[in-house]
Amino acid sequence: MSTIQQLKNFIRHGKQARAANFNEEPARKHDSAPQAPKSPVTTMPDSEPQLGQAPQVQPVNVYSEAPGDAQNRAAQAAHAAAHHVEPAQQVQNKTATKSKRVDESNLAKLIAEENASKSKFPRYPGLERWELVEKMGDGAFSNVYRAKDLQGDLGEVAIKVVRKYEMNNMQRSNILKEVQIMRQLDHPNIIKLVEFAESRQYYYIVLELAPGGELFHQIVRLTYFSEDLSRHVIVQVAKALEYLHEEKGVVHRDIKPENILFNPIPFVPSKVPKPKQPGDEDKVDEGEFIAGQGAGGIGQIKIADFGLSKIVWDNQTMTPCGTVGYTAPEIVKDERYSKSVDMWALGCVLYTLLCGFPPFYDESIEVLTEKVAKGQYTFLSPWWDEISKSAQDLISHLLTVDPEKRYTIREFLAHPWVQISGPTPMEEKKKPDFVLRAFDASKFEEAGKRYDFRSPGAVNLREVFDVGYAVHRQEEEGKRRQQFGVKGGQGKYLGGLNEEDEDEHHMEIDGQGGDQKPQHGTQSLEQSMRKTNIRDQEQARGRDRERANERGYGQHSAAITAAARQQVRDRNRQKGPFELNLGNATLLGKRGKKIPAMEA
Ligand SMILES: Nc1ncnc2c1ncn2[C@@H]1O[C@H](COP(=O)(O)OP(=O)(O)OP(=O)(O)O)[C@@H](O)[C@H]1O
Repeated sequence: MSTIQQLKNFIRHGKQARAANFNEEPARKHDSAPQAPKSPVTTMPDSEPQLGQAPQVQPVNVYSEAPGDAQNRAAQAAHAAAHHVEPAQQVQNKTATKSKRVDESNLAKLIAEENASKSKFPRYPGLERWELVEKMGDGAFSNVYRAKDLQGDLGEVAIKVVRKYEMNNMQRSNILKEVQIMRQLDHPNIIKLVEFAESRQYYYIVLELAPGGELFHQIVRLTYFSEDLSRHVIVQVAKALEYLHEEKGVVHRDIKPENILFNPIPFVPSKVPKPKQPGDEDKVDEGEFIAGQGAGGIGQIKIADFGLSKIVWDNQTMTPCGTVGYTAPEIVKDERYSKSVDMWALGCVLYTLLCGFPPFYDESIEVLTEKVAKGQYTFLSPWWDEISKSAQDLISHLLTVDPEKRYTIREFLAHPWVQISGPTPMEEKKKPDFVLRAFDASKFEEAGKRYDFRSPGAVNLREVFDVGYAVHRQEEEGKRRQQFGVKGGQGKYLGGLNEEDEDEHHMEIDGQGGDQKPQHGTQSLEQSMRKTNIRDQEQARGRDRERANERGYGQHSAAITAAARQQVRDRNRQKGPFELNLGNATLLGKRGKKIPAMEA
């Protein structure tokens, strides 16, 4: 059996096993997002969180009150586990008799599932207004829940619960900056901030809900998108960037498929399914594209996660942020560099949507770093053969190494490929009628099995984006510093919200408040990669600093590589056993036998 086949089998096996674990999860609803009111900030009274409590062992007589109830079964199970007693022996009713036949391993599985699905949400002080319904995602210091408003008419929201107590001062202040930036934003393609509150141990960021979740999963599901669907998605991301760049003076700096969320729409099956391309065996039908609405169940796009974003100019005074009374050419250039990082990311996302694998990939992070830095990518045959030259032309203007030559958001939006609208109303008329199915969660969850967010291949795509973008951001900042002749720190003229982000003097290490000397090379990379273990990175940073000093300013790719490698290691460790790095097995494997990285 070939290595790729072995990997595929492994992934398939792993996916099945993990999908089975999700079968007991409550089905996701796909309601429309609530209207976000003005964003008050609330500080909750100090009270201890009830996190980490052992599940309560219920008295036996509680069980008979609601036989069959999931929580009750969980309680029975917890009781049984605590007392080494088979719960069926304790309960003299039909359910109990039935459960005698359940073998122990099944019971244990049931317990775990029930506990996971019902008792997993801690009661957070200050969040009483909301009923946590489902965990939708997580970050290094946070969990994101879908929640229902129990007291008002806000409907469903997403609540990001950030564990303050795990964060140092710099990380806390970055969260506050994120909220501060989000508070100023109001655009249909950007997740709105509904409310911000905090207790002693947590920040609560209440957000407009994007019920479809991450675009990332849809790439995994659909393998790649048609040009129409890709355009539908990328233009909305671009509209959000246009608003950020042109109206708000904000750069996002973390545009990637996992930060692009969406509202679902009804799936319209293809009347005439497209013939499968080589390597498309697993491709799911994306359905009919409806202009202005979308396809494949993907409707309105919403960008999220402003954790790395920053303000590059003040939209009140229309001046670069933090400067008073002058706007030197290099400041203008700096602003352009910052925005150009988002444009690079836009190119990476568009490339990935159209073909199903990222433009830059290599199993070796050293080589990946170099490919990103040099802009080495190709439109690989046969995967790109059917994709229009116009789309390729647009991508090549985005994946341009020189940020001054790279397309701006305006140039992007004026490109002919973007200007093409979907099928004209005339063409729409010619199509035979098709049945509009109501949105069906199973389309996204494949007959009740939710797509595994942590499949090795999926993680691999995340890593490629993370490493690629971070490397690129670092390169941009290197160029910027070279341009300004700045030797230490960066962006000192950027004030206000960006101060701490850019200020490397007060980096708290390991929660002990140790000060760091200003460093360049890896530091902004590390800051931009938030999911890092600062203590672990210290060693790498020390080595990187030495190397960077030896080689001189601007030649810091080894330092970037070491930090990027460390970041991937940390990330794998944090995400647990499912996040194995198995190379490009899933996403690239899905597109055929050859691996692009080996050909590029
Ligand atoms: N408004 C939302 N609607 C639906 N899902 C959301 C929303 N916000 C976040 N999520 C889910 O939670 C995940 C994590 O959210 P987010 O990226 O904002 O958190 P984070 O702590 O900043 O994560 P990271 O450390 O990866 O940046 C998202 O990728 C998404 O799956």
